[in-house]
Amino acid sequence: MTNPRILAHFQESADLKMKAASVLAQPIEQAIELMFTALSNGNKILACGNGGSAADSQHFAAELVGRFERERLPLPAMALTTDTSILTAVGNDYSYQEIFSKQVQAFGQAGDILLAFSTSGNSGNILAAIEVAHERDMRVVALTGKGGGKIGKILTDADVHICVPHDRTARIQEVHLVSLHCICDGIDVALFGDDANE
Ligand SMILES: O=C(CO)[C@@H](O)[C@H](O)[C@H](O)[C@H](O)COP(=O)(O)O
Ligand SMILES: [Zn+2]
Repeated sequence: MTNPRILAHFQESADLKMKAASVLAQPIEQAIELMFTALSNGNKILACGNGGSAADSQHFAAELVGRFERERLPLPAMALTTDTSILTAVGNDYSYQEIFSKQVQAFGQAGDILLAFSTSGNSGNILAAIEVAHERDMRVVALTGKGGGKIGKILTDADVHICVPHDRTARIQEVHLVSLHCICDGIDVALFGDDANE
């Protein structure tokens, strides 16, 4: 007999993914177009998030600098969640709220993309990073949930908002991950076409 709690996790995750597929297909396509255009123009992607979303930021950067499923040259993506000296110095000397926005200020250029993760849509350091990205004429692709929170209110029409229709952090993250893989696949299709071989 399958453990009912384990079964419930898989069932809820599967059900949400199929519901989210129809709701999120369009913003995911918009994110692919935005990122492919930016990369084609020589711009880069900066990614940030907290906790599990920090891992997602690093996961995405690794698949662009390395590869997703097809061989290609490295693409410029960077997670702002990895340099412990920057994170601890800025967190200690200024505030945890500024650990990503200071890096966006330092590294972000006009035309770059900020990939911002927050399942609640309310994490202060993500909101601060988005505000600095806008000041630097960057575009934002935000992955949220729980209705989008405060992030949903500060995004512009030039940004993309992938908001998972659920209130449970773990389930939202699981849909963020499949959305990231859709984006990686979409960028490779834009580069090589639909039937490129490895
Ligand atoms: O991965 C999980 C929960 O599944 C946690 O580590 C989660 O990422 C953390 O609680 C984050 O601090 C939540 O922040 P946010 O997604 O609301 O911006
Ligand atoms: Zn998690």
